[in-house]
Amino acid sequence: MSQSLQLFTAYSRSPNLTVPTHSDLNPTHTRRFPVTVFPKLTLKASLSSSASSSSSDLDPSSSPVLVSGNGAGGVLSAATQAYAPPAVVSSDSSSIEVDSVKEAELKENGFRSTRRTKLVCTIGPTTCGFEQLEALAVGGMNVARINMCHGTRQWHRSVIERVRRLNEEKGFAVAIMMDTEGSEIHMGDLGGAPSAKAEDGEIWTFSVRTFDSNQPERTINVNYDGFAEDVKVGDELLVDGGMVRFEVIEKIGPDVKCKCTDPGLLLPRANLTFWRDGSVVRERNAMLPTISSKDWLDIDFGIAEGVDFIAISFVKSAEVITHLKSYIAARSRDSDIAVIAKIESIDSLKNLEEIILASDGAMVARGDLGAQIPLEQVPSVQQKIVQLCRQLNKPVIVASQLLESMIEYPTPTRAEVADVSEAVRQRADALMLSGESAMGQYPMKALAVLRSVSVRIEKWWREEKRHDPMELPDIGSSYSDNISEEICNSAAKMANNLGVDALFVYTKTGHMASLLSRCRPDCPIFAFTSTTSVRRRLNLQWGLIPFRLSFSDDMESNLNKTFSLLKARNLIKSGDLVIAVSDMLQSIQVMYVP
Ligand SMILES: Nc1ncnc2c1ncn2[C@@H]1O[C@H](COP(=O)(O)OP(=O)(O)O)[C@@H](O)[C@H]1O
Ligand SMILES: C=C(OP(=O)(O)O)C(=O)O
Ligand SMILES: [K+]
Ligand SMILES: [Mg+2]
Repeated sequence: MSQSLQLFTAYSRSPNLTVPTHSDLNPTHTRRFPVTVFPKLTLKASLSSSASSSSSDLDPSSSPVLVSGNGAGGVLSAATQAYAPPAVVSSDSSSIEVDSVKEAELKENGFRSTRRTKLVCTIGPTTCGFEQLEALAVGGMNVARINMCHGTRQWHRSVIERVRRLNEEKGFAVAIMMDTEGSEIHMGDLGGAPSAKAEDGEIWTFSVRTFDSNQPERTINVNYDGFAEDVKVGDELLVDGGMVRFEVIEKIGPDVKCKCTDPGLLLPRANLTFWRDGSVVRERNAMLPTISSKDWLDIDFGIAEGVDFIAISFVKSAEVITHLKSYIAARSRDSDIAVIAKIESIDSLKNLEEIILASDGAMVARGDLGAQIPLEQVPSVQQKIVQLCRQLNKPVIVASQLLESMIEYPTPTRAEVADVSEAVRQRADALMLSGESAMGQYPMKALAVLRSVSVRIEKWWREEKRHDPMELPDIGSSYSDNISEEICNSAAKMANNLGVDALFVYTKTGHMASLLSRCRPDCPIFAFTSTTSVRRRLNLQWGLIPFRLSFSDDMESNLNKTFSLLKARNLIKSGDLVIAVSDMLQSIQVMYVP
């Protein structure tokens, strides 16, 4: 500690002091799996490597952008080479816990090349097994998402159990996000059929009636009772945001006759919107509860299972989030389940700032959003949400169709790579896979693409110093909070100016870690926290490498202990330059590792 330099110490003074439609363009007609299969040209030689080594997976300087291999196995084995034997998982107070994949990445490439953008994978039939989950974790999954629209609670419970077991046995810190169904209007189950083809000019009946086993031909059940009343003859009915289109031609009691105007494949439980005079119709369906009675039961399930995040679909106002948060606080043991607001409706855009302020994070849910606003508005809305979340210090996930074509194909389109790059460039906290990992043919490859594109783009923008500094407003509600913010802003700026190797933050609740993450510094942030649940939650935030470590209020001894533990594991070495902050002692320390 002889080389440590105490720059300043700002003790909290008085805790009582407080400082302060749619246009005429319809959504572009994109086809989704498996409507029409166009042969895809691939430029393997220029874009993917034939045999990827572990270091090329992780080190952007030496790797081609994409990882190739034959199916999941190829990518898994490539990634596994970098993955050290399971970390010693122990609650011994003298030990330190770090994600074993992150540990391998740090050892392999040093601090600078670690990935900052976090990755969320939706778990579905193709990834629910223990081995597939492990492969995803090894491939960089930070958060596993389960979507309560699909599957039974028993199925979801088994996924949660497997992820927990994986964390315990193999030293991962994969967090679990439960996503509610919400009161969207969707089709029924197609009488058990995997899909149904609607041809141009065909007449189909959409009905609020339910059918037991014998569903009449070309008849679709709709889950929303007010459907027949709300639609009008002449309305346009969009399946999945425009994958298939119908025109309403006649209403007969509970049945609505529609003519197919854009043919395509209908998938079970596909989302439905209806449009009139160029905008989405919100009649009584706008009054549907954000959290349905089924959602409340799912939320109880999520609380009982101790999930880390609950994502709420079709949030319309801040009140629903506030209400849910107090419900969780009253019921969950440590009330530490974070609530993520999914921004995917017109109302959520109207009340954006207050919704984000009330939440613990947000998701740009582009799937439904793109069915409710014109598609050409989605990119600017995405950028706005990402920026606002960073200003308000809430983690933000960019979701849906990032690598949609990889549901069927082993390489992404160039346009998809560009879309992923843009989200990384905007420095969203996390990117999410949906169908690509839930039911696609190449879940591991899709994850590998997110990983390699993230690392490459992050490095490129860091080297080019192309990031515009963002004005970060004061967000604290007390003077002490403001001090913490100033410390983090200054520490991050110093870290960039001095080119330090890492920022260290000792944090009980994770707040100081998120304040540092908000600054998006050039170096990674080692976040030390004493609880496993805080550590898992920090896994959603940009640039944070969360460690579990018991620490005291004495920074000197914390630092000494951390240095020796990390040195023993070859994660840092003498001479590395580190800046440390903590939420116990409001100070910034700059020092070389002794
Ligand atoms: N638990 C599950 N069981 C079965 N299929 C699932 C499950 N989760 C996701 N899927 C499949 O993956 C697709 C994409 O997932 P997601 O985007 O989360 O749902 P949605 O398409 O309903 O918005 C779903 O349409 C569904 O086909
Ligand atoms: C992520 C989304 O929500 P879900 O997959 O639950 O429809 C979305 O609509 O983009
Ligand atoms: K959902
Ligand atoms: Mg949605």
